[in-house]
Amino acid sequence: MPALNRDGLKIIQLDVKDVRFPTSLGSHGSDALHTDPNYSCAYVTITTENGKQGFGLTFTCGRGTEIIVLTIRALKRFVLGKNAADIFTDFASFWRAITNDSQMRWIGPEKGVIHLAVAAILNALWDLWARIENKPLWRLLVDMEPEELVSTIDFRYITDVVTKTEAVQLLKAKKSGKNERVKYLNDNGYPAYTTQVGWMGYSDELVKTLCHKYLNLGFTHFKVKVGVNFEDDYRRCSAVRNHIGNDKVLMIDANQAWSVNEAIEWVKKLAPLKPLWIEEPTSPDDVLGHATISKALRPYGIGVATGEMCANRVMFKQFLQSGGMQYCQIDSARIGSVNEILSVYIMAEKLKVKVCPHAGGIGLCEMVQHLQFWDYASLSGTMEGRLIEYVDQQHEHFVDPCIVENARYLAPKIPGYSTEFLPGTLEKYAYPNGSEWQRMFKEGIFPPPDEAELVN
Ligand SMILES: C[C@H](O)[C@@H](O)CC(=O)C(=O)O
Ligand SMILES: [Mg+2]
Repeated sequence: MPALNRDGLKIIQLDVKDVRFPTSLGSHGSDALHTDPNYSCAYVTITTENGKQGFGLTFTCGRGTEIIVLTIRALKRFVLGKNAADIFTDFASFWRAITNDSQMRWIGPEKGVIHLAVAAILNALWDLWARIENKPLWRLLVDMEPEELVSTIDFRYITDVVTKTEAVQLLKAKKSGKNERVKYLNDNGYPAYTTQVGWMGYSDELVKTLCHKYLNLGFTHFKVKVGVNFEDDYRRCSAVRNHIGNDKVLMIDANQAWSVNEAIEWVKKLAPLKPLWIEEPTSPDDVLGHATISKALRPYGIGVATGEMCANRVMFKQFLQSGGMQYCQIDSARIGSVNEILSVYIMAEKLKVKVCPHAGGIGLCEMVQHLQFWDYASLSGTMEGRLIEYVDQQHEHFVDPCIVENARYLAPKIPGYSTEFLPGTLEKYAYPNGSEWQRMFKEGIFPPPDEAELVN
């Protein structure tokens, strides 16, 4: 791609907002451990001197968003006054700088709150870059030369698995056929699965209604939450299996509910219902535990999926190398944005692990579609055994929402990373002063926040 003109691209403002939706009222998004999530995010807007803007977010479950907002404010100094063109020209060095401040790295490094904060800022920068280039993010990535794409990645800690040179070779190997794959994506989109039928707090009646709704919408893959009580799980999963039939695919997600041996025993007893994968059976940090579970469940034809809470590329490296994950669930808002996620895709490609992105959260469907589209066009070149999660919530709040038709994500067409909220959404759902939150406090639907939460 031709070099960016630096004129007007000095970053003069970075705003951050705490935005929350009252999803816990309907148990939407609930699972074994996150029993009452209010789908929320820290929402960043970056503005340049010439008025260009980039929007980025990181997903949260409600309380705690204010801590990420504070952390983003503490990281502003890495962005303000910089020229965006300089950042994009040597993105890997900028990434290293923002993730490795000599004092702040002590509160990470590259994990937890500080990495979520970094993700929101970097997501806004990628959105800005794609808007400046007037392309949807996936096309920005697809149109980059392999060397250029790889120049955005910090390879520190992963060169024992993949070097920069190998990454370039992997991308070059898929150059032929790329235009045809882009056309295929534009014409046919990318397959999706639904999690919307099986949130933990949903009644049996609602699960039945939703199974039929999503079957009618053309879905063939359905994910159900498990992990609180075995008898309930067996009953709910059997019901879903009956509703969807034996020709459709069932996945189950425990959201870290079990210890390793408990996971093995529990899932073996669900094996007659033929789940394709068990997702997050145990602690997201227990690499060898996941490998043990994978080995024990292999004879039952059940794979292990994980990644939505995988802290960074180093943890992914361990999971990918150890046989701890058969389905790699990159998340667009937990690790260090596109830069770090590309490195995970590249390691997964080299180690032959399928990537099926996680999207249960606000804005995640909007973002991960771009990444998986790029992967098909430029890296893996295949959709076999791969799907993008689809969670049917809060899309109406985005300027450029993802569109899923006949169980396929349609190719995003509008410039950017699809991360911009509508102005009315911020007016209503900014926390705690948005008009909807003020109404809900007044009506006693939620208690107002206590002192500690009022950092905004
Ligand atoms: C709290 C979130 O809704 C989580 O349950 C999402 C998830 O695990 C998934 O989509 O997978
Ligand atoms: Mg999950």
